[in-house]
Amino acid sequence: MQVKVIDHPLIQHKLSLLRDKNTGSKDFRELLEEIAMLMAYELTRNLPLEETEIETPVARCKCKVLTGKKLGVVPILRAGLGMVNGVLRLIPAAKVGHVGVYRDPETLSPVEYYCKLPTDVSERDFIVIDPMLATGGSSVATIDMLKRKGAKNIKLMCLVAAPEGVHRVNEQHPDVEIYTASVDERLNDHGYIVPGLGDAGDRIFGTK
Ligand SMILES: O=P(O)(O)OC[C@H]1O[C@H](OP(=O)(O)OP(=O)(O)O)[C@H](O)[C@@H]1O
Ligand SMILES: O=c1cc[nH]c(=O)[nH]1
Ligand SMILES: [Mg+2]
Repeated sequence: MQVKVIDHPLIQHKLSLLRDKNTGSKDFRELLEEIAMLMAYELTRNLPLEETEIETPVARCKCKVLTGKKLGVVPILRAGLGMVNGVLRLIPAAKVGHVGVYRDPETLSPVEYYCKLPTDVSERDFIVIDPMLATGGSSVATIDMLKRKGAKNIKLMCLVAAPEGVHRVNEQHPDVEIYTASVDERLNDHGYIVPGLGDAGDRIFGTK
């Protein structure tokens, strides 16, 4: 199983609060955004740097700055929207694409309904974001879409993953690195992650 678990204490603490069924939508949204920002810190660890010369008030010195690699963030609607602002706080110049995919509650298969990406897809590295990686169907469908449009370098960031979803993404897209705050036990008979945190979209937006 190829997956990077980001087990920073701040993330683990906030994730526990998110899991709690008594946490309401307002707190849920705030915590999710905070975790997304902390996870983005880890995901961007290997961004390329170049040297430049800067004059401080004291002396000239060689310093490092980002090379300006083009990045794209792609939330999977709806629940992925809850992580966008946290990621953008760290990489504000990233372009945002939107992919609409929902999971058919009976078949658990992904149903695609929207796709709007930056025009220069083939020149960007992408981070696909969704709090939940359950069967993996929605993530695989989104990565398929991005690759069809020319994306070559994609990372997947999800808050909670099921082993089933990790295996599926590994199998269908072995080049895509998965980052998560937790690999949970399993899926239940309805395709929900156990223990998970319930339906992420409903908890973010207060729907049922
Ligand atoms: O790995 P999978 O088995 O595909 O399940 C995960 C998907 O299910 C949820 O979306 P949902 O279908 O509930 O749509 P929503 O975000 O609009 O509520 C979640 O946000 C993921 O996108
Ligand atoms: O546990 C799950 C599985 C799929 N989608 C969710 O929102 N939660
Ligand atoms: Mg949902």
